[in-house]
Amino acid sequence: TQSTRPQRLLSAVQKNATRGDPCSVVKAIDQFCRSKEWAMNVGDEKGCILDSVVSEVNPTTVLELGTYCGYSTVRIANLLPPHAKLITLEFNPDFAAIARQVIAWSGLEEKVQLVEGASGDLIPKMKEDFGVKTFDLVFLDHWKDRYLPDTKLMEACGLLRKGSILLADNVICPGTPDYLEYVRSSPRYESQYFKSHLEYTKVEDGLEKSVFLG
Ligand SMILES: O=C(NCCc1nnc(-c2ccc3[nH]cnc3c2)[nH]1)c1cc(-c2ccc(F)cc2)cc(O)c1O
Ligand SMILES: [Mg+2]
Repeated sequence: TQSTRPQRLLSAVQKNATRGDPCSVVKAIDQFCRSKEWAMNVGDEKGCILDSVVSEVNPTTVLELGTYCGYSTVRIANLLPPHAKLITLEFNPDFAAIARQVIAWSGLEEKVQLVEGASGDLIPKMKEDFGVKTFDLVFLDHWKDRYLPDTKLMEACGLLRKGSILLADNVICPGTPDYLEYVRSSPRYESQYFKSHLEYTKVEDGLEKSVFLG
């Protein structure tokens, strides 16, 4: 049977990256996506912006929406202080299975909890089932039409506190117009656009960083 792109990406990690070395896992995926097959990881260019935001926030509790193969999961987890936790939600079981192996290869499984399921179902369970109070940082990188409803859901569930940071991928390509309009016009958010490019291409894309004001 034919392999899938996530399976080929995992093979490239297992072949080219050193077990327990997160940076080599990130490099191996970027090299695979630049030289062999494009894949929808946040990538190296936007990844540097992600790294700088994570380092600045220095979060204790992070939520990632949309794990895919675990590329941004590894980038974020690699920068977390000891005892910090990253919860990442993935809807697609095939993506989740690959991501678990990529995260394990990087040696960061202690810092990461990958949960399979729909964000709309899981977000309301964060407090009770996952012992979360509020999130210091949320990285939105899942279905683009879920960014806005899930942000409103996080507000409603009391998962955001004054100063919580939302960082959203793909606000230009594929685009999240309703989400952008919301965080840029709402008095409850202070937003900033980081212009970049769609991973591994010259197409414009960017990250939107929004501070929840409470
Ligand atoms: O669709 C994307 N990302 C989403 C995958 C995903 N992976 N997991 C989910 C999920 C969806 C519900 C969920 N509910 C709970 N977890 C969930 C996870 N969605 C995506 C697409 C592109 C892209 C750009 C240009 C093109 F020509 C084609 C494609 C670029 C990107 O950077 C992306 O992130
Ligand atoms: Mg993305």
